[in-house]
Amino acid sequence: MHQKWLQTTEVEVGTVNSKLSFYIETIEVNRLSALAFFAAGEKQYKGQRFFWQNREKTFTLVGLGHAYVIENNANNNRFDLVEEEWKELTKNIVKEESEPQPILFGGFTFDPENDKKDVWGDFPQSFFAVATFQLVIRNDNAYVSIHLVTDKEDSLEEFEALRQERDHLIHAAQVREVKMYEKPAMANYLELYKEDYLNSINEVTSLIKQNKAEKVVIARALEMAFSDTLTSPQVLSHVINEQPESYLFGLERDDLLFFGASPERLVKVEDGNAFSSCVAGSIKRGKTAEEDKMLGQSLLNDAKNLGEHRYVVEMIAETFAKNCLDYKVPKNPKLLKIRDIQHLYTPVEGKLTPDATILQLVKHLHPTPALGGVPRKEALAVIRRYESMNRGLYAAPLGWIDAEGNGEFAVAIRSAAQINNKAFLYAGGGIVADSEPTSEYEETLVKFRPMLRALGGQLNE
Ligand SMILES: C=C(O[C@@H]1C=C(C(=O)O)C=C[C@H]1O)C(=O)O
Ligand SMILES: [Mg+2]
Repeated sequence: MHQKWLQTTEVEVGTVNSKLSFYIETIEVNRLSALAFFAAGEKQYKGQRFFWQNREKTFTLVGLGHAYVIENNANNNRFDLVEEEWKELTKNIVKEESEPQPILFGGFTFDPENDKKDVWGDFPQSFFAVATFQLVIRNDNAYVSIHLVTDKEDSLEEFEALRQERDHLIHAAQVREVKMYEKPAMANYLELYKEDYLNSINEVTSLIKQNKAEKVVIARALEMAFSDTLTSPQVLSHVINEQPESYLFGLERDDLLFFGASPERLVKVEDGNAFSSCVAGSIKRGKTAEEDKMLGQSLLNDAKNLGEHRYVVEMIAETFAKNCLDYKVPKNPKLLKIRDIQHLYTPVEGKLTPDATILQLVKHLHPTPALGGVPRKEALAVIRRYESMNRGLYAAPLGWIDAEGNGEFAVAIRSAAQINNKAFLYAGGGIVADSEPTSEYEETLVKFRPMLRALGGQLNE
């Protein structure tokens, strides 16, 4: 264990309205398994943990316990409120060279105007936390930070207790055998509102033909039941092992675990540069290399899928045009191949204007036509009317920001919400004028596969 530092900053946080001190101490540790660190918090911090890994596997983040929570149920200004509170909380933090910063992790729900409870209960429309114990693995270095946000004058004793707790957690994560978790034992699964879903595709295509909207993404849910209660490390272990080419995430709040493996970046900001990705248009993987290539080629030339894709590129490019000094969009999509599916993919990048921030980009980008539709407002109204569920965090922005303005949000698809011995899996697809119910239905079956497999289920296809 190497460097140590302790920092006190006095801040006044708007909603709390009291003077808070933010104490931080970061140490470098020998490399450890991020999942083992997550699992070390099973007793004490269950319900207050998160896990995140980027697609490139160059950045892994684990949080145990809540040092500070930023949440709200606002609608239009929820992004601004989170941004303001985070700025206030971190405004006096002094950056230490090469050390990880305190990170705020969480997500914004897909649609604050959907009032169905479903599995989401009272889940807030914005839910973010700074962890009490934050593990960051960047390239080959691992750091553990303690965060304490308090209004108490004298916190030395409390901080000392946290140091001991940190050392226990690190020890547990380092000495524990790398555990092989069993696959959950699925008792049953149910395709929820399957008929309603199939009908809705017909209804939505006819709305589109009447020019009420151009594209609308319609999703559905699958309910799985298990004979035993699942644990978050168990679920995450299978997601991590089986989907290495995606963003991997897990977010606990009380009894709920929201998790998944998404191929889709909403936005990343690094040193004033912004990156987004247009991912829309899908086809399955082939059984052989030849078939796979053939399917990929037909996707690249398919008018319906190119149509679905083009709406996304146009909208993301427009948003970059407004927020960037300059930006680049390739002319034609490429293929993004992941384990179960191939997509049309167009990366977008740009140099942000001085006043553009990652949360402002999230606010303007969400939902892109990859998960909402065109025009946005009409599409959201159609989704609210035809989907028999609340998406919660499915298809929503999930990710992190630091105090320097850097961060990354994925679009939380290929995801599921688990509570006790039930899990709800989500999948959808972009509906355009020439969509057909059966092929859209089949596309959702392919999109369910990653989480279904991680949870020990199999579809009878
Ligand atoms: C809606 C989902 O995925 C989105 C829809 C796609 C499509 O319709 O082709 C492709 C990728 C995603 O933008 C999902 O995975 O649930
Ligand atoms: Mg599609």
